[in-house]
Amino acid sequence: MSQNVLDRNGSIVLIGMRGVGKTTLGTIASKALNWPFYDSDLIFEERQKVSVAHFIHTHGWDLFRRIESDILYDILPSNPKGKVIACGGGIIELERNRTLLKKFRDEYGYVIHVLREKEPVLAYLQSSPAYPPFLHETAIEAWDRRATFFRECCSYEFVSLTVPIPQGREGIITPDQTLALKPVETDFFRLLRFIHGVDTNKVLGLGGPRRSYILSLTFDDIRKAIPLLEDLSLGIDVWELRVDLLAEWDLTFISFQVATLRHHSTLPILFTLRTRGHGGRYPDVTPELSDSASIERHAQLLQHALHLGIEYVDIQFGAPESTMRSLLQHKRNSSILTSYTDWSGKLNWNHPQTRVLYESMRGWNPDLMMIVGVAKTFEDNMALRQFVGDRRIHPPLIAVNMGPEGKISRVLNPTLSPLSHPLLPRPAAPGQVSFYEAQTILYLTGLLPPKTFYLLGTPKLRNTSSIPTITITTTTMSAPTIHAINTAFQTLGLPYTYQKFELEKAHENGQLDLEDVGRRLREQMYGGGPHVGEDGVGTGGGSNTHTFGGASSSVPLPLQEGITKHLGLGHVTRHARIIGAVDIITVVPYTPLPSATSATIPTVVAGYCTSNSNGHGHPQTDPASSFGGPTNTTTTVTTLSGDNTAWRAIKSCLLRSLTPSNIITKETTALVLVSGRGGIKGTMATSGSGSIASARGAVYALYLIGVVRIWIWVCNNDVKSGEDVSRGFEGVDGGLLKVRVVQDLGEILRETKQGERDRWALPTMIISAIPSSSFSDHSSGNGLGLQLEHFSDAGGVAIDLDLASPSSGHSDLLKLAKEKRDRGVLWAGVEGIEVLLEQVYEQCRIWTGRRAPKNKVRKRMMTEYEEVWRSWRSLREG
Ligand SMILES: Nc1ncnc2c1ncn2[C@@H]1O[C@H](COP(=O)(O)OP(=O)(O)O)[C@@H](O)[C@H]1O
Ligand SMILES: O=C(O)C1=C[C@@H](OP(=O)(O)O)[C@@H](O)[C@H](O)C1
Repeated sequence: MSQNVLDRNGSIVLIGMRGVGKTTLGTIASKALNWPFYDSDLIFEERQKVSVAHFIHTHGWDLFRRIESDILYDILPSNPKGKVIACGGGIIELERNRTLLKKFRDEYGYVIHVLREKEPVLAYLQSSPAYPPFLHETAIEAWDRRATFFRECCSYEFVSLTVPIPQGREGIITPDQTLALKPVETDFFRLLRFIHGVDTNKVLGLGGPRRSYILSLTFDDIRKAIPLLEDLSLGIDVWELRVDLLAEWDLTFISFQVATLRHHSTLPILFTLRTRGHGGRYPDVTPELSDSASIERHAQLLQHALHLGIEYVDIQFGAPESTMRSLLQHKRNSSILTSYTDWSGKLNWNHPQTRVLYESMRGWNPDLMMIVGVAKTFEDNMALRQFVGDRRIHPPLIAVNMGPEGKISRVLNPTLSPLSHPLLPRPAAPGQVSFYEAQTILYLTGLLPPKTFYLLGTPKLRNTSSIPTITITTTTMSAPTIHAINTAFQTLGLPYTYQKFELEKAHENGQLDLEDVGRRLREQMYGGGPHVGEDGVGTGGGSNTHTFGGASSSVPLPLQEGITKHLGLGHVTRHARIIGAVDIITVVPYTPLPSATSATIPTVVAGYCTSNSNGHGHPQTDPASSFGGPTNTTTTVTTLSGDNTAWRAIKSCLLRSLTPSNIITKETTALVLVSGRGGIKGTMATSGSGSIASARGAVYALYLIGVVRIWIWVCNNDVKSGEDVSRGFEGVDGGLLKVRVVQDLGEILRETKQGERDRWALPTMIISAIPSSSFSDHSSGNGLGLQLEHFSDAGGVAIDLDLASPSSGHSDLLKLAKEKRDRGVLWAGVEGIEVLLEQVYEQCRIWTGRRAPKNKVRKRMMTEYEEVWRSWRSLREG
């Protein structure tokens, strides 16, 4: 690796053993990036007009290698950009090829070594007739011998963990086989996004007011941690992988450990190789005492972290300078943390020497720093806080004390505080506390103020219809969401509560009386008006300032109905402004943003760069999320910020369900079904503006994942509502985004059948914001006219935003998707409850600044919904 900043367009070259999955990954990457794919074996076969195996059988290995090398020299130098290139497994056998690969790597950067578990690959090779036998050695021998060559030539390493792929007929790839590869795609895209800098999966705002935490995985084998990961991840931001504690320090073993952890968790990783002198298990490495082989080995292990695209790499201060320099020089998108752990107890936070130590560590220009001392008295913690002062910001400084007396320093340290967890085999350092304990101490010492959040609901709606609709969700749906969010708060150890916000008045149609809501909200926030200015900015100090945390509404509140003014929103996020609806309100510090009035849609690239679902990153410009977490600073100026969670939930569900075969391109189309203002005759679907806002959320989510051709269809030919859905979206991105309102669903079939040049294809994504009951209640036999013919033969995703019971069989959309799947076309169906769950996770993230404890939240939500669905059933049955 020679350059620290790479051109994102540099071609991706895949190398690795036979059968590990280079062609598979290459095909996936080429589709996602929309780059041509070259496979050296295929080029060979095209040129020689015979299979590789047959050629080797007749002409021998030497001639094959010579021609293969010529192909490499043909394609590599002439395609430095915008291509995905897979090389034959034996390409690294010739030195001249290795030289070329290394040169390419040094100039353009992306040579990825692909690995997979030995056993399944060897079994595959044995069963496949396509491979010629190795010369003078077994496949295992070749495997081991070549590993060094691959590593010598690569800049990155990717482990494609084996997933079970259902058997299919020779030469035919079935939908289920494609779906099986989804986890492989997810893992590979994570690496690609990282190395391209599209999403480096970093914790944002380190050194700022939001508290962040790190958990050391002290296992000797990460596989043991897998069943515990959900519980262990509670409240934390980064996994520390203690490589020194692993059973082996073999590079391949480490690669698989990292891949396994990533396969099960999206959290970023800190790669730490603690030496004995610093409290770890790895032999000490010092420039004076270690031999050159040990120094090199140590450097190689750290370099390996960079090859794996690890987010944070720890290097101990005092490591050989050459190792420090090389790591910092080649870090690219990895962040380097320099650390100093003093086990001797000599470090004195008051002593000038500690300042000298700090300055010399900082002199290396690391991205993060960590200094760990030992507390003998409580005062040592005071000294530590005083030492940290303003030093905590540039670069962010982690400073803690070990030992029982040092516990409090871990609670008070705001940046990536190292925690423990009762489920760990052992704490990584003495005196570590758990996340739950840390929150409790913060609460008891007044540093984590209790908060109350409200669910905006109308007074009891007398619903006599037997059909559940979106409108009545406001009341009937509140209980499960309230329980689910409270479960999240309790699990996270946060002193927060979420409760119903009963209003005195509602409009006749059951809609919220916004003026009333706004008045009551401000009462909660500031103890009644005097502190609130016209602009919605309050100066704090009101009697309830410390308890009001925010509010949410299960029906999106359209911005155009005076909501900003009535609710006193001092800020509305860019997403909510574009969609034109708010469904969550948060108290945020007031920071006027220059972009506060100009809503612009960010540009996106289709495919791989769109999935940031880790849930711990917070856009800096988005106060609702960046300040959502508990802080220890009392803010004097606060305001209410409105945001929208529905689109994020839809986006997550879409990305989760898309398979490698329906990668999004500029040709991808989607269909959004809306009930509109008029509702649907014969049903209770008078969801009005709420349905339009949901549909706008869907359009926005589609657009952000790269879909630029979107059809809108509104019930009853309600063109006006259709225009409300599409308004402002057409022509975005230099005219790239096209939203077309169709009058009847037949139009889509006619359009896609016509042989015009730029015709739209059938949708691979269909999202319905229509109460599902209305599909079948509609007078025409086939509900709204949606047919199997509307579903693309390329497969896709259908999402029904309605919350009918999955077992009630109400949703025609999902029934059709299933029927299509039964016919061998891979259509995934997503129930409304799944979208709602994602929305609840998002709500939790915005209000707490933490990822929701998903398993517990889901369990609670489902239990509550079973109750709701049961009551609906009994209502229907009479
Ligand atoms: N992660 C994986 N899990 C399971 N099977 C895989 C995985 N990656 C690839 N395969 C399968 O292994 C076989 C070889 O993959 P291929 O991409 O042709 O390897 P290569 O190009 O490296 O020789 C194919 O049948 C492919 O479906
Ligand atoms: O290992 C090898 O020497 C070979 C690997 C094959 O490529 P894949 O790794 O793409 O299967 C192909 O070039 C040929 O059969 C020789």
